This record gives sequence, C-alpha cells and structure tokens, in this order.
Amino acid sequence: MTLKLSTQQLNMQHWLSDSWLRSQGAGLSEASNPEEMRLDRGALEDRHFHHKQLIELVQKHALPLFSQLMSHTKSRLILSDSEGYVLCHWGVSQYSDKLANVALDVGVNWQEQHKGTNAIGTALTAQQTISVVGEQHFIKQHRFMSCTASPIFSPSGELIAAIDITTEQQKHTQQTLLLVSSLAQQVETALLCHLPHSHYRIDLAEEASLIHSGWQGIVIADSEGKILGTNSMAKKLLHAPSLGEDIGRYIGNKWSENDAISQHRELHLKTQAIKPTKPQVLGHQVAVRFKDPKLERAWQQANKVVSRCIPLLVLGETGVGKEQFVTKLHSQSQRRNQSLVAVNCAALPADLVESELFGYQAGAFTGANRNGYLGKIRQADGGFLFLDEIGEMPLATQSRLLRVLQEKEVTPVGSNRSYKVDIQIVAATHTDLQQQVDNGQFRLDLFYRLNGLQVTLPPLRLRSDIERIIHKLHRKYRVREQCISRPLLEKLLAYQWPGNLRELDNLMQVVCLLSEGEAEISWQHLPDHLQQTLAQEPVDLVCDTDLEGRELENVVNSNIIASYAQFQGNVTQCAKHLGVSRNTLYRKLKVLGIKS
Ligand SMILES: Nc1ncnc2c1ncn2[C@@H]1O[C@H](COP(=O)(O)OP(=O)(O)OP(=O)(O)O)[C@@H](O)[C@H]1O
Repeated sequence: MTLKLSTQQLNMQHWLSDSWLRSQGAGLSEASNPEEMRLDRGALEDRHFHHKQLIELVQKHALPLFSQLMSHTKSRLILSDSEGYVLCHWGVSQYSDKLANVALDVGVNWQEQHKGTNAIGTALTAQQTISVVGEQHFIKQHRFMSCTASPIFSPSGELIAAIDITTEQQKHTQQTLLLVSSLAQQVETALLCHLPHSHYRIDLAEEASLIHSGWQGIVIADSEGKILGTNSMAKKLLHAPSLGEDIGRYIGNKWSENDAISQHRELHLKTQAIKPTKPQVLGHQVAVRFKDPKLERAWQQANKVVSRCIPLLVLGETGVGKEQFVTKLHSQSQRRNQSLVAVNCAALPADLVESELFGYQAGAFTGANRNGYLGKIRQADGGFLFLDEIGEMPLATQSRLLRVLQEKEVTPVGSNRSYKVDIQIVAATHTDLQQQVDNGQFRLDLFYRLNGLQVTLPPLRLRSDIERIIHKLHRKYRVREQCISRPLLEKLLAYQWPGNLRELDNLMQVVCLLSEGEAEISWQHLPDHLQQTLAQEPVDLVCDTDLEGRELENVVNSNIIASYAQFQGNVTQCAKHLGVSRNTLYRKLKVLGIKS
C-alpha cells in the first residue's frame, strides 16, 4: 500500500510524521472516530491489581504537584499501562465528561494503532516525552485537546506505564513538557526507593545546589552498602556502576557517616536511611477470584499456607496455568514487595544447577564471574523461590536442596561460609512425583519437605468456566467487536485441549489474526491444521503400549525434530509453533537425545 503525504505532513517534525504514517498504516481514517478497545470489569480489576503499587506512587508523588499547578485549569492527569490501557485519571470532573465522549476513559486502549497519533500512544511507541497539541492529533474528534505524556520505566529499565496531562487549552509549552517529565521522574524515583531490601538512598550531584533539585543522581543500596538500583543520572555520574557492587568502590568509604552533604572527588553526596517498606498484611479471607470451584478451592488453600511459610506443591497438566497461579499468589501474599525468583529446573544445564541455585564464591571455578554470584536462593531471600518442573531436578542437587530447606541456609559453591535465608518455597510439576519417588528418581525426604500442601489445578477440559475462558481469550486478541459462531463454540467446548490454556491462547491469537475485520469467527477462519485437530475424535494420549500409540508418538517425535530444525534450535520459537511449553519441549528434546 502506498501512503500519500499531505503538505501538512511534510512540514511536520519527524516523530510526528512517523506517527501519522503509523496511524494511516493501521487503517485509521482522520475523519472517523475509531472503534474503541475497552477492557471489561474483570480485566480492568486485574490490571488495577497488578499496578497497585504504581497507582499508589502516582497518587503520592505526582498527583499533589499536578493538583497544585493545574487545578485551576480544565485538565486531567492520566496514567496508562505499557499497553496503552488507561488505568486511572484525576482532575476536573467536568472535563472528564468531555473526555469520556472521545473515550479517554478508564479501561480504554490509547495505543497509536487504535487511536492514531496521541500523546499516550505516541510516547509509549517513541519511548520519550511527547506533546500532541490540538491539530497534531490524527483523529479529527481528538483535536479539541492537547496532551503531553512521558513514559515511565521500572528500576530495571522496563517500560511499565505512561503518565499524561491532557488539557483543553491549545498550548502545551516547554514547561508542560518539563512538568510531565518531572512527574515521570518522581514516580521512577519512588519505584527505586521501594526496591526490596533498600536501606540507603544516596543522592549525588556535581554541584551541591543540585542535590535537592529533582535532577540529581540517586543510588539505592542495601544495609551492607551493595548497590540495588540507580536512576539514569547516577548511571551517568558513576559511569554505569554494576548492581550488587559495593557503593564504596564508586564514592569512597565515608558515604554512610553523616547526613550532611559530603564530597568525594568531584561529586557532592548526601546519604539518607530509608525506612524498609512494610509489606501490607492482607486479611485472612482472600476474595474469590476463580469461577471454577476446584480452582477456587486450590487458590484459597494455597493462600493460607503461603501466609504461614509452609512449602507448596502445585500440580497440573502442562499449560494449565501453574506459573501464572504462583505469580498471582506471590502478588497477593505478605511477601509481594520482595522478589519472586523462578527457576526452571528442566532448563538448567546439569553441571550448572548447583552454582545457579546456591551461588558461588569469587574465583570458585574457571569461567566463573570474578565477582562471584549470589545464586537464585539468596536472590529470593525474603520472597518466593519458585521451583518449576521440580521433577526434572538431578538427584545430586536434590540432596543439597533438601539441606537448604531443612537448615534454611545456603553455602555457595567454593565457599565454607553459609548464609541464612528466609524463603517461601513453591514447587510445580506436571509429572507424578509420587511415581518418581517409587521409581527412585526423586528423593522421598525431599518430596515430603516440598509437599507441605499439594494443590492440583484442573485441566481446561474439566473446568466449569471453560466457555467464559474461551470468550476471555477471544477478547484478549480480537481487534474490534466480534463474536464466536455457535457451531465453532460447540467444537471448542467439546475439544480435549491437551495443551490446556496455552493451546487455547495460541489458537485464539491465530484465529483473531485470520479473521480481522469479520463480525464473527467461525470454522472457516481456522487454518487447516487447527480444523483437523478440532475435528479429531478425542485421542487417548497416554496409550504408549499399543501400536496406535507408538505410531502417534513417532509422528509427534518427527514433528518435533522437524520443527526444531526449522527454527534452527530456537526452543522458544519452536515451542510456540508446536503449541507446547518450553519445559515440555526441553523434556522431549532430552528424551530424543537432541539436548543434554
Ligand atoms: N488464568 C489464565 N487465563 C488465561 N490464560 C492463561 C491463564 N493462565 C495461563 N494462561 C495461558 O496459558 C499459558 C501457560 O500458562 P503457564 O505457563 O502458567 O502454565 P504451566 O501450567 O506453568 O505450564 P507448564 O507446566 O507447561 O510449564 C500462558 O502463557 C497463558 O497464555
């Protein structure tokens, strides 16, 4: 498709003309109000829950300044997540009604591909602070407003949100741009100060007068002075310091001595002790979140044991959502402000398992990092250690893990010192661990240690809310309003779903893409291989003793080998193509002798 540029576009700045081109490329037209992508209540609640800390920090660190400077104007402060969904807005309510007319409203998606050039969507795409004033909006109906938005990055540099000021006045000056950048910066600093284990905040600047300016460098360190995080100015001033390093290496050893401004070479420093953030204690009864009674029961029980630090074992077929279940559990637990460290026991190379888990001393072995490595268990101190695919752990490592669980301390490889740890252990597997114990592949004592409580997540085919999930995943991927034809829905409900939620998720993604622009998805939108799969009578996938079973296995194996070759050994791409998890693929490749 060739796109014609108007004279107006030719005179535009680059970022703006690029954005208009993207808007046209997405099939939008200036004259018509685009259809909106709006989250339903449940999905919006999930996003609010996920971004609870961010929303609280915006209210505490950005809203007061916005209110003070802008409360007399018709303006709104808007927070969106990294996918462009509006999470919250604050400000003059009368103006809010007007914005609601163009769907600048909570739960609506403002990414460029849905709304054309606009500050939120364009700032998220360009990853920089951007003002889109009146006529610069791609869609005509949006041109009554002027907006400035800035992206917000997490302490690890990941794009997590955008903050925006929208006004009715047709002028956004350099000051508005500075204000919004500074609001984003305040929120990023607050996120930095809330890092788990943060104990000291050290402000740095080349001029003493800049120490409190809002543009100073900031380093967050733990109680031993190890660097946990820095803002971008500190990265610049200290020439990209490494996380985990002693801060004294960069600013001398006097940094923690007093709270007056001191000096180290050209830098002025000020250290403050940060009060550790207390995890909020949740009530005993955790709100019902799952419609399926078996899943809901598993959820309620799991919540109870993790509040008491009892080990939890999560069982269930591949793709039933064990990992997501554990992530939700962590985010609702008393340990949610501390890390959730996941270890995929199936993907760890056998000879590195121990150093990955227990860490190693500096210079412990050839090829090791010269500074040593903390190891996953100590990284999880205070939080959750999630041992995924625990059934794949080598026997030798099992005995060392058992020691950690019993004594609650870790001895790094090559060291004779041990370190106390406080971790919530959650392990997951799709295998029958009891069977593995009986076969001598899994230690009985470790099984008992991990098995404080066992919960089993039901397979998709047995869930009472399967229809709701089908619609939910359809909504996740459809681009416009669209429904599922009854005959197709019947097929989806009758299918066995051996790959569970992962298989359904992949299917919906493909079908939504192939049916873009259609009001209804039906059988004909399914690619051939999916039509064949869904048309099949349910097959008993565990009948490996009879001929039919072996033939089926041979077909599956050749398919895996061919796909692995097609994706040149890229496990992630290959697993996606086959509709199985990376863990399952790793396991299969091991069995086939393709991967060690
Ligand atoms: N509650 C849910 N709603 C919708 N989709 C989900 C849900 N939970 C998981 N999924 C989808 O299923 C996929 C698999 O989820 P997850 O990795 O948690 O499963 P798993 O049981 O840990 O799988 P495996 O045992 O193969 O590692 C996810 O990538 C997601 O697309």
